[in-house]
Amino acid sequence: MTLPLRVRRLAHGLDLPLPSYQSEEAAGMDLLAAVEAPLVIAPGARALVPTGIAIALPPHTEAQVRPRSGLAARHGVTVLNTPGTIDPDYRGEVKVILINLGDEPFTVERGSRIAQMVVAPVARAELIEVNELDETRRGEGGFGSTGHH
Ligand SMILES: O=c1ccn([C@H]2C[C@H](O)[C@@H](COP(=O)(O)OP(=O)(O)OP(=O)(O)O)O2)c(=O)[nH]1
Ligand SMILES: [Mg+2]
Repeated sequence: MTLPLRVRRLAHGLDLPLPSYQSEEAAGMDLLAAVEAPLVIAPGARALVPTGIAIALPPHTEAQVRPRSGLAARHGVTVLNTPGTIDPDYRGEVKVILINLGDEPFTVERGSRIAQMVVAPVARAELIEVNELDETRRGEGGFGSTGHH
């Protein structure tokens, strides 16, 4: 499924390429850092990183901001609020909250690929309050309830 996604390059990102899928069937498009200058994230620190774009998602969709496994495995850098949620009615700049869980400072260069964005359909729920829920075989079992003898 391919959806049209309107994107606006913001003033501080006009010279950067748009995010793009890096392989034929990539699920996420890589987001670029629109930092004006290299940004150093100290071990244990976090940063709100601009991407230089704003988007208008179609109704009933969201965009999830997810970490890149390469940054996580090599540098311990991940997305703090993963998966970040971009609402379809949000028109502000897409930003990425990176956290450095590694033991070395991590430098975010302008135009570097810091995270990926996955567009997904979303169901909204209408709450119907009831006194009893229908019974199931699982019932209230959870948190490792299966697999015991
Ligand atoms: O990683 C993220 C997460 C969110 N947002 C933007 C888009 C989203 O639509 C908006 C609000 O996000 P969220 O609902 O997660 O944050 P909140 O703390 O609940 O803020 P708000 O009260 O504005 O909803 O912030 C980003 O740019 N990046
Ligand atoms: Mg919110």
